Amino acid sequence: MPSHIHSVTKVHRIACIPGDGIGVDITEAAIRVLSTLSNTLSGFEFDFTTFDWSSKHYLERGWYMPPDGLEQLKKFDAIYFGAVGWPNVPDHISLWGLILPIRKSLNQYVNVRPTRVLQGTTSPLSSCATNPTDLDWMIIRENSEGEYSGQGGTSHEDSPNAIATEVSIFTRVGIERIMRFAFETARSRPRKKLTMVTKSNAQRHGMVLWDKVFYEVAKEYEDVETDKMLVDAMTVRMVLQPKSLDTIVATNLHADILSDLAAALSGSIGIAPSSNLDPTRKNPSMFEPIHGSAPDIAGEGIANPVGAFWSAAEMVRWVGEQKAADGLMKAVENVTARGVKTKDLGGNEDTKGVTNAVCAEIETLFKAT
Ligand SMILES: NC(=O)c1ccc[n+]([C@@H]2O[C@H](COP(=O)([O-])OP(=O)(O)OC[C@H]3O[C@@H](n4cnc5c(N)ncnc54)[C@H](O)[C@@H]3O)[C@@H](O)[C@H]2O)c1
Ligand SMILES: O=C(O)C[C@@H](O)C(=O)O
Ligand SMILES: [K+]
Ligand SMILES: [Mn+2]
Repeated sequence: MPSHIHSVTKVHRIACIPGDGIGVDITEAAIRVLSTLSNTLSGFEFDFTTFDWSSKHYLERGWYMPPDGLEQLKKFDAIYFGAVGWPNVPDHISLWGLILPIRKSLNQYVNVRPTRVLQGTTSPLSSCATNPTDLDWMIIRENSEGEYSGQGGTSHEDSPNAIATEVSIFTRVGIERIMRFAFETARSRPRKKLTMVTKSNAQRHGMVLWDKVFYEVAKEYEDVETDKMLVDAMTVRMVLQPKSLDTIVATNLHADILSDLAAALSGSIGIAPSSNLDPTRKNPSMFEPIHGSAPDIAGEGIANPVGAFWSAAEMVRWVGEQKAADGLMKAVENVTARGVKTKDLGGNEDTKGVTNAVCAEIETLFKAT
């Protein structure tokens, strides 16, 4: 090759926050898989910086993130997150000390949570066990306000007259932008179908505005078929008529709950990914499996890393490496298809075994091309 011609290697700077419990195991597994991907394919590299922000360090230092933590994160192209939360710190302290301020301050107002039944895995739903493609959903979670607004307070705390408020805030701006993202997502998928989840029968203010804005935005997307579900009935429909759903938009709390159900219906919470997106791209977006730190299995080396790999693939896609993202997902699914799975999916491999298999599969896939 003449000396003046050389291929340009794009460097993607990734901030990694493993956090607590199995968050540490699965982040390590994701970094290994991503490194294998960049070593096997040419044209890009990952430059990982790991931040030791965890519950253990919170107990020692009194903070999850240093005062300039968010400013530090803003310098990266993307953030990879494991999980936060440990039994020795109240869960509201850990969530509000780390993950929620990142989602909110970096304007990650969308949380995308896809669910489908991967090859070689089995849904507990009998219909999907026969026809796995019956369950193929894209849950769009509002990620900045609603029930997670953080508004409220406690008075007379330790007295019989204690009162506490937890105020849900719904803004027209907040609703409109999530609805628009949901309609764009629905439009980009073959079925062009969007189901809006609400509770506007009992919750007569915020949820009524939510519904109203949904129907306003719908007018701009006449090619997208729409319907509306009350959240309680939605759980029934997800279980009994999975095929009737495609893209789903729901509030911060409703989508949090529905996405764990969706994950279980697809086989395990251990496979489900999420992307916390700032669609304006002014701030880095953050990628994490939807599960938590799983204290009940932490330290055993048995956490399913598939949700972490799928989240990593979404990150790779977000930074512009489509081919690598598709290849990573193909590798993951080839591995599950061969029955190389952790216990939660009915297999007998551990985290390391699945990770090794995915790394080997990446090499096989791309060395062959
Ligand atoms: N975004 C986050 O960081 C996040 C998400 C959820 C929960 N949490 C926190 O995590 C802690 C534990 O929460 P939880 O127990 O309600 O939920 P969890 O998701 O940690 O665990 C629920 C159950 O699923 C199992 N599980 C989860 N991930 C798995 C995996 N990859 N492989 C195999 N099994 C897996 C666990 O063993 C457990 O039985 C709490 O402190 C909670 O606040 C954090
Ligand atoms: O409620 C949250 O957002 C924390 C966790 O349950 C999650 O799904 O990320
Ligand atoms: K997580
Ligand atoms: Mn959750």
